[in-house]
Amino acid sequence: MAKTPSIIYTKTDEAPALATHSLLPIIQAFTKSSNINVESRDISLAARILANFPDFLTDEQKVHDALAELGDLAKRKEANIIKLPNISASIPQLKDALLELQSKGYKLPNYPDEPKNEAEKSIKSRYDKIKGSAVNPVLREGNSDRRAPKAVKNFAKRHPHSMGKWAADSKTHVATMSHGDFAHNEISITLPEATSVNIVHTDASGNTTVLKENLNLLKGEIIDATVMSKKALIEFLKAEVKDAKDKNVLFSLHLKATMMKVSDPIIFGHAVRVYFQDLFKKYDTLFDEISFDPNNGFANLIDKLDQLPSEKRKQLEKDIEASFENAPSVAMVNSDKGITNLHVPSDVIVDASMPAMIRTSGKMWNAQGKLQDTKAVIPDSSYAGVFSATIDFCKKHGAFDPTTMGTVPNVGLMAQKAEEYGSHDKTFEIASDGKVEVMDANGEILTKHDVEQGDIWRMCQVKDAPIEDWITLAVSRARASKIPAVFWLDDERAHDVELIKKLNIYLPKLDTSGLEIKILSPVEATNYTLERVKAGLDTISVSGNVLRDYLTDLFPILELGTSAKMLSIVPLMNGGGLFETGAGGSAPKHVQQFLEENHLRWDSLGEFLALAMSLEHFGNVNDNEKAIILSETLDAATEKLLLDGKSPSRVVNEIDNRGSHFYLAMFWAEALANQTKNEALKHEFAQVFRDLQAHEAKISEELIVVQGKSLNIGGYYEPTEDLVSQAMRPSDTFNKIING
Ligand SMILES: NC(=O)C1=CN([C@@H]2O[C@H](COP(=O)(O)OP(=O)(O)OC[C@H]3O[C@@H](n4cnc5c(N)ncnc54)[C@H](OP(=O)(O)O)[C@@H]3O)[C@@H](O)[C@H]2O)C=CC1
Ligand SMILES: O=C(O)CCC(=O)C(=O)O
Ligand SMILES: [Mg+2]
Repeated sequence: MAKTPSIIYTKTDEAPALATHSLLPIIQAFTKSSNINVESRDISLAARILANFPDFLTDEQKVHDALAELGDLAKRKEANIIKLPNISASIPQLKDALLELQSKGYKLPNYPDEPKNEAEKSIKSRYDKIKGSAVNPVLREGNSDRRAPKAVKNFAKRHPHSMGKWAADSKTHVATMSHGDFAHNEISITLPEATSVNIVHTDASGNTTVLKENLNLLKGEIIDATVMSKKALIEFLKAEVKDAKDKNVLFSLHLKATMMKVSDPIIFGHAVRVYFQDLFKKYDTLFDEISFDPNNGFANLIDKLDQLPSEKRKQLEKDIEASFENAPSVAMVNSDKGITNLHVPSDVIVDASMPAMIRTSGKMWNAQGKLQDTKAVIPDSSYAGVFSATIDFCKKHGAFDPTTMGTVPNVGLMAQKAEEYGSHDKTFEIASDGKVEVMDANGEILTKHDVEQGDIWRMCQVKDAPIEDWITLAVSRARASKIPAVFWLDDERAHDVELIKKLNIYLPKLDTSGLEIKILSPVEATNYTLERVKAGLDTISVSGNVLRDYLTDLFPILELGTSAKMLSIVPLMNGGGLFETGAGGSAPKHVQQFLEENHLRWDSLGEFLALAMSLEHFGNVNDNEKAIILSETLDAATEKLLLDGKSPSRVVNEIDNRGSHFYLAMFWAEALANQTKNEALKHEFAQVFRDLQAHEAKISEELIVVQGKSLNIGGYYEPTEDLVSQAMRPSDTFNKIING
């Protein structure tokens, strides 16, 4: 257990985990003399798998369940956690990780796709808890405050990233459902009293199945129930595939199969079936025999080709080619390797994929490695209009200009598994025609939906206390930043109507004098905000959980080029602090480049910003003056790093992640040496600064010469600690100063 007082720095996956091997030793060295205990906890995908299967491991192999520990800590006031992005694993990623761990001697069971007995069912359900977005919802015991710090925004205005031009006649557009989807079938209620509910399916002959039992709900909690019709979805997908072909645009699909880990892989599977409809017609039985599961993507079929006798395989490969010919061109994830948008459900994730496309003139990559206009398919229409309106805006006004555009901070309703992002344990693929009802303890029916076999039914919750906290946070951000705040709520959507009622209760209790606060539907809010953005004006978006996710990639990617540069604070409802680093993901592409040419282009700016906030919080809570000074000087160092152009370059043989950490350390030491509030820190770091400065050229050289060669770190999901550490700390000169 953590000794208090501590800051917990999470060890995660992929690029951020690599960066941690270089940055954490620096952080620990800088905080050591200030009575700050910076400890790490391993919540990587590999560690989470191992922690959940102790019964399959030897005593030496067992690992502590750090996520459970941190989940518990997040509910206590002493929490001070720095959370780096982690893998939210799709099934293919989970299986890959398993394979790697098994090859390293961990006797873990395979993932049972179709469990045949109780034991396999239990194993599957244990893996399913690790799958998808399984970390963030556990730690997020607070709402979300994400924004671009002033220094970062000003820097972006002076040094704009590239921005693709937009043509008025671009054929790019969003396609979304007009009926039968989650948005159109939503029923929402606020509970007048605490209760416990069952979710019950009744088939056409009156047989009932309890899908979920004894779900306890609090007074004032909002619940939504809704359903996506399989028939309507397939009909929609067929029409859009055809339309993409007719219009000669790429077919691209944008989902959130990680967070929405039950519903979205199913929707993804339907898209794979429809896109490759010729193949499915011809090979239906064979696909069953080889257990090809389209919900895991088209790559699942490619992986299984080896199992086939060579004649059959050849024929199938030919038919696959023909199938691509007949279908519209599909957007590519990697055109060199032939990986399409439909290969793996977690390769294209809507929050980042749509903004990246909008930044690139509304185009995606085609099979020839060229940019092409695209049909962006976002089946559920709840939030698709936001992207659609943004695209229309770009067609009309051209691309945004990062040198002049305003900024859009976000206050997001997120705490305690709010809304859709907490729905996966209440999401079901319906077994047979009938109805699904939510029934309370008295047998009263709260919601009822007629359903058909294959429909996706789901229920969401959001508790009253997080809603009040969110409204309060929005008002305090509006006041602190003197920026108008817009609640992105639609008075024609069932769930939002209930939220607006709450807003009408809680907002009048707060001091809003002099503040500009509006309620607009997501599409109106988009248009309103974009007009202001274009005019250089700032606007806070106050949104639910899904839009929090979407908007905190959309605006940062347009404004700053990446969401890695965002400050992402989660003030925990019980007084602690969770400091997320950036608003983006774990950038698997960066690891690939690192392994090929020993250059890590991951930018740790998000980590620097989060650490400064964490130190400030630590200082205030523990009455530790040095922590506050460390925080202030770190911010100064970060700003200098930006201005001096010491951020990682994207190309080999130039400064990378490690070099940027060196400069951060040097500028941090310099700022500490120059401050006058604390003599001891001044004295200590004056020496460190002198040492670093004296060896600047040598250290930079040592960090560059290693680049350009491929390297092996002993694994992807569980690389060898020593190998990564050596790779990420290749400068003896720098290490000696830091270790000293
Ligand atoms: N908070 C969390 O834990 C989150 C986790 N994820 C997980 O991350 C993985 C990848 O998700 P994906 O949607 O591709 O999003 P990413 O944000 O990882 O990647 C999108 C692109 O953003 C750029 N980028 C992101 N972070 C940085 C950084 N620190 N420095 C420089 N560039 C950066 C890179 O662009 P370029 O290479 O063009 O420079 C990158 O290829 C998935 O497993 C997903 O589940 C995703 C979002 C949040
Ligand atoms: O937890 C995840 O899977 C992704 C989180 C995310 O995208 C975000 O919070 O912005
Ligand atoms: Mg996101």
